[in-house]
Amino acid sequence: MSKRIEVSDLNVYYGSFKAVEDVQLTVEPRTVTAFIGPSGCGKSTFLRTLNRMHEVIPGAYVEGSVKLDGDDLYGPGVDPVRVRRQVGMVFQRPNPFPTMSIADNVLAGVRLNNQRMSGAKSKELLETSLQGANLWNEVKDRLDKPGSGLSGGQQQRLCIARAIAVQPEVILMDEPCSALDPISTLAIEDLIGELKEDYTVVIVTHNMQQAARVSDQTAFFNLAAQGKPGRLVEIGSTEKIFSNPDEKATEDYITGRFG
Ligand SMILES: Nc1ncnc2c1ncn2[C@@H]1O[C@H](COP(=O)(O)OP(=O)(O)OP(=O)(O)O)[C@@H](O)[C@H]1O
Repeated sequence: MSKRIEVSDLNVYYGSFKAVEDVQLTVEPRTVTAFIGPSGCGKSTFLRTLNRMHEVIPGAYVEGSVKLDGDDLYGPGVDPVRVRRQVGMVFQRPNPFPTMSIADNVLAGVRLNNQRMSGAKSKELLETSLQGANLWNEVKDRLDKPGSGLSGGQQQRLCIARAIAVQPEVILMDEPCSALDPISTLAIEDLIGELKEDYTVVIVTHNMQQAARVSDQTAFFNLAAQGKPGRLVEIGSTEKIFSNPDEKATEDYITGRFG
């Protein structure tokens, strides 16, 4: 299920503004990669290019390639909707559909993809997705209640269950814990550790301890100067980036000297 991501010569634009420049990186299957860096350096912009989500913004486009096990997501004729099925995304603020039940929220993506399923199959997928998001025990007796009635941390796990239900190969997370309390944050961090057994996981985080706790590999992004595009400064094992980075800018950021 899990796939390798290979990014080559990637530039990202919003109209004439180049937001991110010249990124090359590889993410191995069944690993967690964290993107860190100061505000505005393009972490979220770059993350969204990994499932073509930036294309929902008028005028946004990329140059370069993003390959999933060798298949270019930007190749001719590739359907962005199919890409987003393979590469799921979890956002900063939990965003369950407020009027839908817990069960319907989990199955919403699958239904959008027009996959017809028997009642028994739906039930099975509902349970395995909620189990996979460590939420089943907390909600199994109220599956028909609205998703909006859950706590923030539970809502975020519901969104993870919704992402898992479409059986993606990669899960992207854009600051998934920034709206959560410390206990819910730990629950999501534990879950990320479990998700990497089945998926390739990429997470944007402002929390350096979180990057150190959850990721195998860390990528540090930065701006060369105000108004210039963001760049990938350095990528390596999380242990190395946090203990012995090659670049001074990485060390300065990690040690809290800027950003
Ligand atoms: N929809 C958009 N239209 C135009 N410019 C945008 C858009 N979204 C982001 N940008 C610009 O692209 C650059 C990178 O922004 P982005 O949000 O990717 O950075 P970030 O590193 O994720 O920041 P943060 O850590 O604050 O979330 C910034 O200069 C930002 O103003």
